[in-house]
Amino acid sequence: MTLALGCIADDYTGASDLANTLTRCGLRTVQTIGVPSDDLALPEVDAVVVSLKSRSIEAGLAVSRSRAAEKWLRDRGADHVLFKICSTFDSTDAGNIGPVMDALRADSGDAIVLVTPAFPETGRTVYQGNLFVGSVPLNESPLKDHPLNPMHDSNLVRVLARQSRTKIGMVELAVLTRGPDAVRARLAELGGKGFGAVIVDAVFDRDLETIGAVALDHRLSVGASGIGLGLARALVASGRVKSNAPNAVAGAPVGGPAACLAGSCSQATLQQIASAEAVMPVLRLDPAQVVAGKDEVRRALAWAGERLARGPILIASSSTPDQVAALQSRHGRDATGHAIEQAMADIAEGLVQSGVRRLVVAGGETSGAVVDRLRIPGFLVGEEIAAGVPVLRAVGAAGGDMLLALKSGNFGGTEFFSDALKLMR
Ligand SMILES: Nc1ncnc2c1ncn2[C@@H]1O[C@H](COP(=O)(O)OP(=O)(O)O)[C@@H](O)[C@H]1O
Ligand SMILES: O=C(O)[C@@H](O)C(=O)COP(=O)(O)O
Repeated sequence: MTLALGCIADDYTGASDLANTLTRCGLRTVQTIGVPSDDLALPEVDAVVVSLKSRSIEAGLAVSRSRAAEKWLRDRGADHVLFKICSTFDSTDAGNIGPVMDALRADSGDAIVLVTPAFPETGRTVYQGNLFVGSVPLNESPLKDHPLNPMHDSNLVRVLARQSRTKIGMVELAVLTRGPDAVRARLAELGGKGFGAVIVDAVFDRDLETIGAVALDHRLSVGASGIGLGLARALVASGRVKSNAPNAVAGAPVGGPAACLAGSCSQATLQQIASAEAVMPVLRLDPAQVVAGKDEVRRALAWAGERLARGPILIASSSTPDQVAALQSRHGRDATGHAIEQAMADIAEGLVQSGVRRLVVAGGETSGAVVDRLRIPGFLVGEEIAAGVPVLRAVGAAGGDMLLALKSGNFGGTEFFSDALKLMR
């Protein structure tokens, strides 16, 4: 297998978002969980997205895992590697975008790296180096209340400069609109002045196409699904990849009981849970009891056991920003997040033991904990449920055929859970 594009995603929902975009642009793509073992049979593909759970771990560990993934991808012929980060630049001053970028840049030998989280289809745009979520700057968006990485600065040049050892510059929209050669000239100028990375503005998909064409001159880029779209379209336009991906894998129906788990506390997910209450039984866990080590998992599985045969169910730990802050002040941010993630993984494991084969999970870290617990080594990309969220078909899973949807907390319309289940047959 010779890869046209190698990708390292810092969480599992982000990886499926990117795999979805690449597939839709015509690249045959597979998502793996971690660096695949030698015995995982992968189909012939143009791109592999290696999913890591490295967004909110210690920076040194994120660097070593990302470098191992990079080596695996380069060994399989990937000339270009995309480090997939969140379209809302989820990170803290301790990392992990800057440290991973610095290490991959050193490995790749690139003088300068293009960085953009823009993903216009989901309302993420970058102008003058500032990230907008819909119509508001990042620091005024719901991301200011994220349980693990609250975002308080929309100026990404500043945000990345606090995390990276290199000088961070900017390529503004006015340069981008003059086309690839104008961008190349600006990069040469900035590279000459010692800048090692640039935040690139992008508002429309055509800006991402320009970025993709230029990024292919380099060995590394950093960004969200939007830059994935730019790279994929550039690979097809340059003839390096024949656009031969089927629109999505279909496969035999899986059937059986279906369940949804929500660990995201994003505004979008809170609304989706409220809407789901009209169409399926919803159990709201008591997060304080979970963190205190009380047996919420057993309660949840008993509740589910009484209902699963009659139709889909939803179990949620999600609460409002005030409630999240109150719990974190008692137990600490990381311990709270970890305890709830592990409880969700316990519940997922119990549900699968009870026969669930169709599982929707809301939340990136939550999805990571669940997929790790279910020991699923990889996914093929199926139909798109909402922008950035495909149906996934597990490959190589010990438990046999299974469909999942891993939803970024912020993605999807109000009816997301029922929309997903309609496509997961
Ligand atoms: N009620 C709650 N209080 C505090 N933290 C919570 C609660 N419910 C879930 N969490 C934690 O919040 C984090 C949500 O992150 P994640 O799953 O990545 O969602 P998103 O996709 O919205 O970023 C996880 O660590 C999860 O365990
Ligand atoms: O780029 C994005 O916004 C998503 O692909 C993503 O990374 C999701 O992260 P979570 O919101 O933590 O699920």
